[in-house]
Amino acid sequence: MPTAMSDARVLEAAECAATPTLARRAAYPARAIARAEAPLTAGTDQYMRRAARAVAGACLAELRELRGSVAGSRVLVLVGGGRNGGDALLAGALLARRGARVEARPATDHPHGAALSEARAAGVAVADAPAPSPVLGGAAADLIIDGLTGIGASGPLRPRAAALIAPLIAAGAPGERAFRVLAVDVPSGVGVDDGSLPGPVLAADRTVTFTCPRGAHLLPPAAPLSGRVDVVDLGLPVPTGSEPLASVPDPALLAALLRAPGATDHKYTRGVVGLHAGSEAYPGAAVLAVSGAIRAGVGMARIQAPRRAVDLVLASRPEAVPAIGRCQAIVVGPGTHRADQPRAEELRGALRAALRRGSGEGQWAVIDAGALPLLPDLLGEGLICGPEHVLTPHAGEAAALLSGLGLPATREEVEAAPASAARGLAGATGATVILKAVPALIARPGGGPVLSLDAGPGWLATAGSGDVLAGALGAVLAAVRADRERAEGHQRGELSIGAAGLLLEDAVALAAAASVRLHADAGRLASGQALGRGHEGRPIAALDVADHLSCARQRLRAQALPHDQPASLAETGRN
Ligand SMILES: NC(=O)C1=CN([C@@H]2O[C@H](COP(=O)(O)OP(=O)(O)OC[C@H]3O[C@@H](n4cnc5c(N)ncnc54)[C@H](O)[C@@H]3O)[C@@H](O)[C@H]2O)[C@@H](O)CC1
Ligand SMILES: [K+]
Repeated sequence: MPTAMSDARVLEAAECAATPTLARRAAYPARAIARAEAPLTAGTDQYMRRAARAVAGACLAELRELRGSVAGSRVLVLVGGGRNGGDALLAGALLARRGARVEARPATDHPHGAALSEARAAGVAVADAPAPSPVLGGAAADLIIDGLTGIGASGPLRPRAAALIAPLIAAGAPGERAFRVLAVDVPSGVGVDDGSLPGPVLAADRTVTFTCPRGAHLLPPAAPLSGRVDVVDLGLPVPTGSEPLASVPDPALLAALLRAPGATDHKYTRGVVGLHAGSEAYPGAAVLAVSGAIRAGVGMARIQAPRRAVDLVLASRPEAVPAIGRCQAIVVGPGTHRADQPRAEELRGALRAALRRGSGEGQWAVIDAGALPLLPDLLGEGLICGPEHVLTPHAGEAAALLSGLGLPATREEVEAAPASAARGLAGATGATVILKAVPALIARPGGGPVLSLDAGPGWLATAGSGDVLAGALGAVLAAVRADRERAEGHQRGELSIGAAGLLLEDAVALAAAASVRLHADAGRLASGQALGRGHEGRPIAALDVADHLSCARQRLRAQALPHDQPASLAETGRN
């Protein structure tokens, strides 16, 4: 017979139901995570036990994949002084009970007491002296569990912990070494919030984290050291009252932005892009950027370039129109160098026409390569960037641009703190910034979480790959702008197409994210890496990437939800 709940229980149940306990795509600050957990975790180790079960489950999967079985496998647990070490010890205990031979190496004289006792009781051997070798009793370890530090740590690893990982780091990168590494929460020693690398870090094959990602999982340079990241729901609340540091856009949102043309569409409603790309010295870049735009799905690509470059474009892309006229977005700069004065003057003219002179929206534009160094002088003339202008620097270009804007930075400094550089550049210029890093970062001029996007396979590091990205980005921007134009022509609320209902800043940032995603996926498809784990793929040329953009787009579209409309960027943190 159903019993009536007390008012307090009803309230509590309603509150629990309303509080999300998993946010797979948004990284919150460690302090906010700890603050949100504290009321539930104080005085109980039940959440540590849940964490340990998740860690052990991932270890079992890794061991089965590596050796075919768990019994008899050799596991080394690196143990720090906090609950991160507690998670690792309890996971070690669970593995020992499944027949693994487990040894723990504490980096502290005071590991978590209860977890240590339980591990010992389960048969985990605890080595007291630091023994800096991945060798267990003469045989190599199959799996290392890195439980040295988690969200409670700061600064570089202390000497005893650093000594434990030094020989493991020397054994090589993931995939090259004989053992696998599973990091608990984060690879120990990373800057948990900012993704920095203040000292040595043991790169993980896989990381098990809780409730939500941490900045270190999404931000370079630390992000690639996490390997595959599992975000586990422990029943602890997602932080509220604190903005995420970074987020990964939901593929369904990106897919919804790339609507398929309807029967009444024509090339202007699909989007027209004008490319100021290529030069006497680099004519091929024009071909790559135009091919990127066409294969990404633009209605028409116009090209402005020296005769030699235009001839090359028309030889391979006869559909390109060799004149700049009406277009919804332009791409300025691929395959150009500022030292080429006549070409730089042409680009300056295009940028002057695109940048804002007052508060109104400017011409949507990708500002790439040789156009980037022209920006400080143009801004000095009183021209203004808005979110509709997308800068696409790599670290060196970002450093030069920041320095040109009176914010001195070196390439090394940008590489050490790319998220801060991307935010700084967006803030200083007023433009949207795609910083080419691994992962790629997108910063919006109004601030908010940095978007983090997989940059694709290493094979994409090939000449001309950036020109293809610039072209694809121009195509997506043109399509999004065309959708907005079309919606503006209808009564408010009557028509909701693609990105029409989004804030300008969100629409451009999502278009940038969709382009990076298409480029990465095209690289994966072209290189054969799309076949999955274990397929290292094959070398590719930039034109191969352009050729695979349409297939990448088709695959991304397949992820769109039925009748999906892109929501605001605030939605990107949801599951
Ligand atoms: N709050 C909870 O109940 C839960 C916490 N969880 C785990 O607990 C972790 C957080 O635990 P803690 O707050 O105890 O913190 P950590 O275990 O992350 O780190 C604190 C410990 O590391 C040491 N330390 C700090 N900086 C260091 C450095 N640079 N080099 C070496 N050692 C350093 C400190 O002396 C202390 O012993 C999470 O990362 C997660 O793994 C999970 O068990 C889930 C539940
Ligand atoms: K760790």
